[in-house]
Amino acid sequence: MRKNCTSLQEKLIKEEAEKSAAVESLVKEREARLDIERSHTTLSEDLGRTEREIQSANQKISSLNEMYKRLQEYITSLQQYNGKLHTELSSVEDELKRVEKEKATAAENIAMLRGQLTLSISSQEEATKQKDDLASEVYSMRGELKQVRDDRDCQLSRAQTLNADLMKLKESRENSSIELDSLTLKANELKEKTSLKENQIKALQEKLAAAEKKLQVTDISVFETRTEFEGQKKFVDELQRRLEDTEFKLIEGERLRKKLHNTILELKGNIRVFCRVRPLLSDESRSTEGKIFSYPTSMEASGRGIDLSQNGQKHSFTFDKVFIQDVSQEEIFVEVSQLVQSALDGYKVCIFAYGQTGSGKTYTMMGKPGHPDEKGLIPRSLEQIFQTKQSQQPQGWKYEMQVSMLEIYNETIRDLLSTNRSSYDATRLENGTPGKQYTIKHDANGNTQVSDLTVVDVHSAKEVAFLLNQAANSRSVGKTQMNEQSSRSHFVFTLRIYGVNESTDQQVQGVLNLIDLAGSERLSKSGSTGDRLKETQAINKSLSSLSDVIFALAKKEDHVPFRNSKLTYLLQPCLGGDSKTLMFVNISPDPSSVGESLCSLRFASRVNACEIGTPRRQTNGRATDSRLRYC
Ligand SMILES: Nc1ncnc2c1ncn2[C@@H]1O[C@H](COP(=O)(O)OP(=O)(O)OP(=O)(O)O)[C@@H](O)[C@H]1O
Repeated sequence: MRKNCTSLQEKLIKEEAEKSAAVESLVKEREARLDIERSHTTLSEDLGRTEREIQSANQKISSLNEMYKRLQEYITSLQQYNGKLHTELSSVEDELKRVEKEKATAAENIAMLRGQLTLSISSQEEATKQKDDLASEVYSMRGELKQVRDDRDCQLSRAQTLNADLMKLKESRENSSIELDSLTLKANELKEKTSLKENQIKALQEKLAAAEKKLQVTDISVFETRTEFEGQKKFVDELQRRLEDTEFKLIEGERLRKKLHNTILELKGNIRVFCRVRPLLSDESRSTEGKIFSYPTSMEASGRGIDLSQNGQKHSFTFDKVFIQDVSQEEIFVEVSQLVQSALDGYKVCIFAYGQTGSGKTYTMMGKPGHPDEKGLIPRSLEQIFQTKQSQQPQGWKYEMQVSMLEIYNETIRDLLSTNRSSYDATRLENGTPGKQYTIKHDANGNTQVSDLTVVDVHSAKEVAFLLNQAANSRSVGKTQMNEQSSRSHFVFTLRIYGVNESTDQQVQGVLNLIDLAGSERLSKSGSTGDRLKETQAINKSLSSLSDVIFALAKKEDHVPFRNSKLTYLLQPCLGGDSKTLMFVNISPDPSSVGESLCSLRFASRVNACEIGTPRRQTNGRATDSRLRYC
């Protein structure tokens, strides 16, 4: 609006300027007319012309007057217009003021409206929130409504069930009322009984009071007895402790006695002899008169003596140990375990079983096949050796072990671990030509070598068990009248042990020889013919050579005929050297074998008396060829 007013004002100013310019020009024109009149006067000559000019000038003036009039009118109209404009301007200004006022009012109104708007926005938010709340309330109420409806349905069905129950209860109430009547009758009866019982209880309570009094008196006497008992118990405990002490000392004493006994024997250099009498077999005579053995019970001979009765004559023998029929394989091994152990300590150990055929040599050395509980001395020794090998590892001991197994059959050495033995030797024997020739040699240290014999490195008892099985299958075994499975050869198992202790730099070299000799037998009794006869003769010859050697040793003769048989030559270091030697003399309890038993016991007695020198521990360095050595 103000802008319009300003432009109007400018327009008016411009028009006024134009008017004043027109006025000025009119003034000038009048002056010019005056000039012309003056010149009219002065210029009379040119009057005619001038008159014309005047006429024209008059004409012009009249036109100018007209123009002036028009201008005057125009100016008047302009002035009117100007006044009108002034009026309009003032009215515009009034309008402007009014508008300003209105604007201020409007601004106030806007501020007010803004406040109202803010208020209404917040109230709108509030309303939205309320709406949301209401919506969620409605939602939950709907859920509740549904729940209520479900409950109602449930209640309805329950009401129906309850109604049904109610009906049943009504029925049972009727029944119960009948029962109640009968129960009331019973209750009355019980009341009567109760009063009776109450009377009884009273009587019992009186008795109880009397008993309690008695109990108090008894308590006092029990306390006294208990005190006395505790005193006695302490005394018994003390006695028990002393008894245990004494028993321990006794066991220790027994152990010491055994140790000293062993030491004495070792110092004496004797071959130790254990006698084992096997139980009667199922097919042997069990008659009482057949009992040919008895065992002395005197302190001196207990466990060491055996008496044999033949034709009313008693023959007494004493050995290092006598095992009667029911002694188990385990108990036997307990007695030899220390000896086996000493092979690991660097000793030469030799254990051999001697006895007539069927007396239990193979059972003692190998055990009963397929009966682990009855395994013999050889498998048990190997288990112990490998266990000890393991347990000595933490102390720095490392052992290498080698096994070889041979048999002496008909004075011929046969390698039981040779892989091609069966075909090779069998063919030769069938052809009547000798098999592979193995030669026995002893060196200055008493070590024995058998040339070309198979030696196997072993690392576990299992490996050895496998080899033993292999050897058992290769062994010469046959059926005789005396034994279903008779060993027809001498079996020699050798375990060579080389031990070194890295922390102490100690070295030991031990040998364990375990020998199952072929059984002695009388030709008349065995009834052998053909090959069996030849075998029996060879067996008896080598055993008789063994007997000759023992005789010579016992008599301390200068010449001992070790070379008379392969067996005695092989056993030379065990019988005449520095080894720890133990002989089992196996005896059959069968009365029909009494003659052979007597021979065996006599032979064993002589063996027991043989001195073979002090056992020597081999602790020197490893021999150049440590393989293939015996005793
Ligand atoms: N202590 C024992 N307990 C139970 N049975 C035994 C005992 N000793 C031996 N036998 C049994 O007696 C029989 C003969 O034993 P074994 O074969 O060991 O005798 P052997 O002396 O080796 O005979 P051979 O010299 O003929 O080979 C076997 O059936 C064996 O099982």
